[in-house]
Amino acid sequence: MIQITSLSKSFGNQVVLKNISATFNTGGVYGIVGENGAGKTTLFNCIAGIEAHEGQITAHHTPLKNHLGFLQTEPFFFSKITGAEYLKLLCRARHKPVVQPEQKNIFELPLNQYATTYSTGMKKKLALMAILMQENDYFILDEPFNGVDIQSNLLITAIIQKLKALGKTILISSHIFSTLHETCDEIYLLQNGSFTKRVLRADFDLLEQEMKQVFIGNKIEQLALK
Ligand SMILES: Nc1ncnc2c1ncn2[C@@H]1O[C@H](COP(=O)(O)OP(=O)(O)OP(=O)(O)O)[C@@H](O)[C@H]1O
Repeated sequence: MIQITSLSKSFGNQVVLKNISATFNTGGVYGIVGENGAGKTTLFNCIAGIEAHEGQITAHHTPLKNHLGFLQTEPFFFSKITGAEYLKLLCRARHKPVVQPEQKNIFELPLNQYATTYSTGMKKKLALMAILMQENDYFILDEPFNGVDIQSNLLITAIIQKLKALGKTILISSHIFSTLHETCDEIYLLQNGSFTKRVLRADFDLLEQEMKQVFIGNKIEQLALK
């Protein structure tokens, strides 16, 4: 369980998160949606302890950062480290047993190559593998479906469903509604620095309809395509 209480974050004069409170339960999968620049990554960085902030973030397992697997939008890799070395390094950092990465290479990555030479999608899959091998209790997946191929999208969806069954707490941001539909128990809408909507699974279709009305509206007519 992750509990957020009165979380606020500003960059200079720009207030990005305003007094956010939420509870993310054990075994729950939570989608965070919002337009570009709404503050999703900032929220995740605060939870991961990367950004200083006002308010409190507590978790059942402490310190949270030692039990959290954070898949960032653009994972960073040191140069001259192969995929296999990266996976071993991250397992050792958490004092987890280092199994042979090749045995778990479900994304069929070239583990003997330097991670910096990987494509964008391959980097994302390697970073995901690492946080899975760490056996974390909490997962933050910032746009996990972006930039990866269809096969991997199917696999990532199945991985999230398995993590949920194992009782992990998972936060996901995505701009692709269908992927959230398949994986999430609840969706939070982040707007103007606050959660303006919390929608349960039974109402996802309604949310999609509402969002279409608000965001598409009469913009296609306005475009006057010919
Ligand atoms: N380090 C920073 N310094 C200054 N401003 C920042 C910093 N990080 C984020 N911001 C600003 O905070 C706002 C929220 O950014 P954030 O990356 O959290 O949005 P997001 O919802 O993740 O967007 P996207 O969907 O495009 O990934 C933006 O206006 C961004 O410019």
